[in-house]
Amino acid sequence: MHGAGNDFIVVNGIDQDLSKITQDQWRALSNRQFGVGADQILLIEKPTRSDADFRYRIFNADGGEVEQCGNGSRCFVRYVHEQGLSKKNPLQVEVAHTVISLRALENGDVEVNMGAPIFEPALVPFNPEGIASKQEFHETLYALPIGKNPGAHDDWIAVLSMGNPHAVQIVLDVDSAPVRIEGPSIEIHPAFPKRVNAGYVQILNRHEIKLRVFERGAGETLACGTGACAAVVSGIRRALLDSPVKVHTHGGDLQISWRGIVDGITQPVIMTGPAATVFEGEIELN
Ligand SMILES: N[C@H](CCC[C@H](N)C(=O)O)C(=O)O
Repeated sequence: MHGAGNDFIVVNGIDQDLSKITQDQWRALSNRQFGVGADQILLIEKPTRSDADFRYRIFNADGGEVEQCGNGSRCFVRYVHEQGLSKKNPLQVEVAHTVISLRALENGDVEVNMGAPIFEPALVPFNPEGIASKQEFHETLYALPIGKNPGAHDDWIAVLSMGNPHAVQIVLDVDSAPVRIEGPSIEIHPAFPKRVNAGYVQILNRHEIKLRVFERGAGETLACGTGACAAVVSGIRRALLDSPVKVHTHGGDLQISWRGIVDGITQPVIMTGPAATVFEGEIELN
């Protein structure tokens, strides 16, 4: 399946026990030459909490399990409905740190309540010690020492979590930004103990951006749902964007809405976008 070109292997862990699959086997399945090929693998399981219909586990192409996947969540609800695992709409789905709500829309898109962004560095996690920072409106920006970023609007990076960690920077031209050269250095920067997804944003107007993301554990993908959420939230906090925002990615467009912080409560991010099934099959894992 794919959500705006971010592609997934979606596996049914309800009717079969896949809990014994190793990190190496997930990585092998994700390999585009020797396996099936995917940016991430989405594992559907029975929920462990009473307020969820299913549990949703995510493995990056490098085999590592992660906390959240935006584009994958839209494919999740499509798969559940297509496979007849549930007719419920919306679905409540348990991910690492919370429950998210997924709704299949009449027009074929899927709307996801991605939960509230997390800004506390320790919860991202991010260690700002020894890193220069400055305040820009409601956003704290960090001068992450990763060498000069040519063509940068500025070298300052915002850090936040959508359940998974994101480092978001604004550039003048996203197509010429050093995503594949600099992205790997950001991904493994020691200030991010669990590594990080590196987002590059070009502001087109107050309701429209272009985005590229060098994803943790997968490299540059054609789209990143949580990256789109993080980019819009940071742009609104920097007073550069107004909700809703259309996010243009190489794989397609996503619509992101966020009402900010209301009465001291950080509001959830709402993401709307496509989800497509490409093919289905069976594979014997050795
Ligand atoms: N690479 C991400 C997981 C997948 C996120 C992305 N595919 C999305 O649509 O949100 C991470 O390690 O946090």
